[in-house]
Amino acid sequence: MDKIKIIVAGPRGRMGLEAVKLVHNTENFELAAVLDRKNNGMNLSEIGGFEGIHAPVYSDLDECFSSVDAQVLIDLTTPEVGMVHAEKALEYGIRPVVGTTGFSKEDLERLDSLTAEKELGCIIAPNFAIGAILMMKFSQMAAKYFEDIEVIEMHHDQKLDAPSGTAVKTAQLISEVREDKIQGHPSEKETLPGARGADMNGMRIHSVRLPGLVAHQQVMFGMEGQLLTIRHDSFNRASFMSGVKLAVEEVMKIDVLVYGLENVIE
Ligand SMILES: NC(=O)c1ccc[n+]([C@@H]2O[C@H](COP(=O)([O-])OP(=O)(O)OC[C@H]3O[C@@H](n4cnc5c(N)ncnc54)[C@H](O)[C@@H]3O)[C@@H](O)[C@H]2O)c1
Ligand SMILES: O=C(O)C1=N[C@H](C(=O)O)CCC1
Repeated sequence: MDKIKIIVAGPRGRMGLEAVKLVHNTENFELAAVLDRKNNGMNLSEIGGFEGIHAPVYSDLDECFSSVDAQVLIDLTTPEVGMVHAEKALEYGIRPVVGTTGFSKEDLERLDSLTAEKELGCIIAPNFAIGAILMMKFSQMAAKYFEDIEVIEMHHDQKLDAPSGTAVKTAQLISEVREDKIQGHPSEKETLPGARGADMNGMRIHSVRLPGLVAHQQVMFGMEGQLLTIRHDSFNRASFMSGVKLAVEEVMKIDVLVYGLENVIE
């Protein structure tokens, strides 16, 4: 079987480093190149931490996509950069697997029409951890029975976007089965702005940022006399890698945009 040739964008980041190792260590994957905003023209193996992992380093998108023979781009950068990378990859016939979070509704619509036009797969996965996907699915199941819901997402303090992509996706999945409902007391007032968190169709989303955390979320469902809590914790970035591998394999089989790995796992 031919190897899947992959470009990783953001290789020196916390997730990018793990993704480079995953691609390097996976039998049917080949690291074709990396996109890094520094180190243009070097070989990855010359950069500290990547000894023995050979791939050309590019800083210019067009130069990278036009000169490298690749089928998949794994993007783990920032929301603004990730969107530019995904669009450009599709234009060059490369299938994006995007773990970068913070994409807007308009970004997703744009990628939806671009994948349709190019007839190429694209996967946007706010969370690659299988446990987190199950947490989202279980939350959607529970929301059929509990209409009062508060999402508490907790991440490391270097995270740029809030709420997390996972929290937004969770609230979207819940909204598919829950009637909009204003929660709490109808006359409640915040004496400190933000105390009740973000409002999505009446559900509340709270973002915690603390050093030491990786990625955690608990969804709390309240009803008279009872509380159901569904929680997932990622303790390291390796927890995301089986999902990245799955997404790369799946993106080769599809010709549409898939938003969320829950649409890929059985
Ligand atoms: N989907 C998931 O399961 C999942 C898991 C963890 C993190 N994330 C998301 O992945 C993204 C990266 O997270 P992280 O913790 O690795 O962040 P990070 O800050 O450690 O890494 C981001 C990297 O992107 C690089 N970068 C920025 N602009 C670039 C450009 N123009 N070209 C190439 N590289 C560029 C930076 O140099 C940095 O190394 C974030 O959006 C985060 O929310 C998603
Ligand atoms: O570290 C991050 O940043 C993460 N972001 C994802 C999100 O925004 O949901 C989830 C995993 C970690």
